[in-house]
Amino acid sequence: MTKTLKGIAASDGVAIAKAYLLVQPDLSFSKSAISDVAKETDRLQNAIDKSNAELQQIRDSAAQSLGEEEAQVFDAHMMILSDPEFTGAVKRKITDEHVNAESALDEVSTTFIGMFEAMTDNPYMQERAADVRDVTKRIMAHLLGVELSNPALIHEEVVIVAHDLTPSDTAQLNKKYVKAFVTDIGGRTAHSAIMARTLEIPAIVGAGSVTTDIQADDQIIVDGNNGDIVIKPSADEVTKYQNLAKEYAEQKAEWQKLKNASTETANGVHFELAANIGTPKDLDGVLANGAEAVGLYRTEFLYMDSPELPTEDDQFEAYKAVLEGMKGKPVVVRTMDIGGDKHLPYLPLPEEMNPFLGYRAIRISLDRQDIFRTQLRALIRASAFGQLRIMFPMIATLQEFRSAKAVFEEEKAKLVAAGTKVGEIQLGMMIEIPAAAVLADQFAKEVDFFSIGTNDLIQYTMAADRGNEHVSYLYQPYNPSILRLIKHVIDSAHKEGKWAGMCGEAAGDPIMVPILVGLGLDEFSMSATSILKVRSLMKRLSTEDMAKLTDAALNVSLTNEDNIKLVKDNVK
Ligand SMILES: C=C(OP(=O)(O)O)C(=O)O
Ligand SMILES: [Mg+2]
Repeated sequence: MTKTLKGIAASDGVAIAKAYLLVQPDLSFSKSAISDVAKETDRLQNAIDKSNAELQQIRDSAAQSLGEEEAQVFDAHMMILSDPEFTGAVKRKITDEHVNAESALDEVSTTFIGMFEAMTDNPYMQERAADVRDVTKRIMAHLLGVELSNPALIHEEVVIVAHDLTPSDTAQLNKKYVKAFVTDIGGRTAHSAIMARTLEIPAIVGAGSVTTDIQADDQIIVDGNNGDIVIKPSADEVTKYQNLAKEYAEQKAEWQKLKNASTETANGVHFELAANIGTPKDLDGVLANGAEAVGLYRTEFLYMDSPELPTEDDQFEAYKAVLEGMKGKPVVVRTMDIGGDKHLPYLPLPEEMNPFLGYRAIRISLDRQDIFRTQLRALIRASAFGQLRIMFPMIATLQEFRSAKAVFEEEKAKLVAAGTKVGEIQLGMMIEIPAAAVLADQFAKEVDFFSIGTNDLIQYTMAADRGNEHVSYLYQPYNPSILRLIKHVIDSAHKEGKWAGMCGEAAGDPIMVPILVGLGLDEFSMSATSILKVRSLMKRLSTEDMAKLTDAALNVSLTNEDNIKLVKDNVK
């Protein structure tokens, strides 16, 4: 029987393929006494052998589809499996204490994890805790006879169905086979949704019950343009959506004609359209979509894709690749924004009640200056290869910006003294905390530029979690309160002769773009896949008309909905 679900449309496009359920199996067990020790150790060995064979396969497959670097994490897992200290300890526990393999494995791995995590003076060993956790999960699954999902092993066209996707899950997806994804929870600005737009695959998030309503291998249709998920479609529905997919492809081909065009409004005013990227690999999409700059390089993915802290040289190579790839066009690199929903397996962070209000981004960088200085040095060295702009995430106070800038100046001075070639670097900040937006006039005297991060600015201003579908009604980009903050930021920058950009998802939103044109935003940075659509929209706008519309949006409208209607009525 066909069933249709509705979710939040998170990335455009239409896909039809069979479902791949990416769900965590139940790995619970009970402790029991055993009498046949030989049989139990055999059972353990069998699970270890199976895990080993599976890891070898995953490793080969990951190396082929994702690259050697991504595959290395699985080498670390295999090393643990062949480490007699670890597996020997589990066997000894079974033999000495006559307990079942599951509980012996659990107790030994808990001890090892605790031991590694306690090695605070040796980050390399600390990082091994995450590996032990992963390997234990795999052996446990084989002991219990349940299957772990292994997205790196997918070799046919699928739609991923998950409760939620973490940024690192998303990083493992191979676009060649993964045609779309749908999740139970999440909002349009969750990082998995942003990643889907970068990968140019349709996605629907916050659909409520996909993991229960969809079975593995069910055929499903994902319409990322309007949020519809059709489970087990009829032949007629398949034809209908195939036609929609064709129409969408034709629309894209039309936009593609604007690839080398300048971004100009109907009355000839130019705006800069930039792209957001997560890795140097995303540059292909940036160039294919005719971006005029990179407006946000989220460097945390460099840290998340690596089994340990990336070295200065590794980082230098990545930054240089992006700067060279952009051939002298501006590249805004944001320093590491870890914390919130972005974790590093090798950098254990404290458990927090409110991680989005906690230890994250610049707060970590200023505290862990070893990590911060390494990143800044890599960036400063790379500045010789293009037009680099550095910005700091989650700045709340002037003191934070000044401290970050001071660390930057120190590292730059050291490199210059050592004879390193350094290019001209602009230093800016994200405006994503209301306190900084309100004081933008003060900040504007000290920065070279602002980039407004609406994803966080909206969630903090409205006190509504950006990824929580239960409060998504409060996530209101066009609420006059948000628009007034944005106006103040842009006006403050201009008063001091600085430029203001936006790299939150609102910068590529067809309702927001006319308002931002009216407010005089200088740079719009968005998923590369939105660029040509926005270029086409801007051609139809006049800055004078949009300034009038924006005046009404700020001063007459009372609600988010008023402003949606205002734009829809005035922009055709
Ligand atoms: C661009 C932003 O940063 P991120 O989405 O990475 O938090 C933002 O908050 O708008
Ligand atoms: Mg942010």
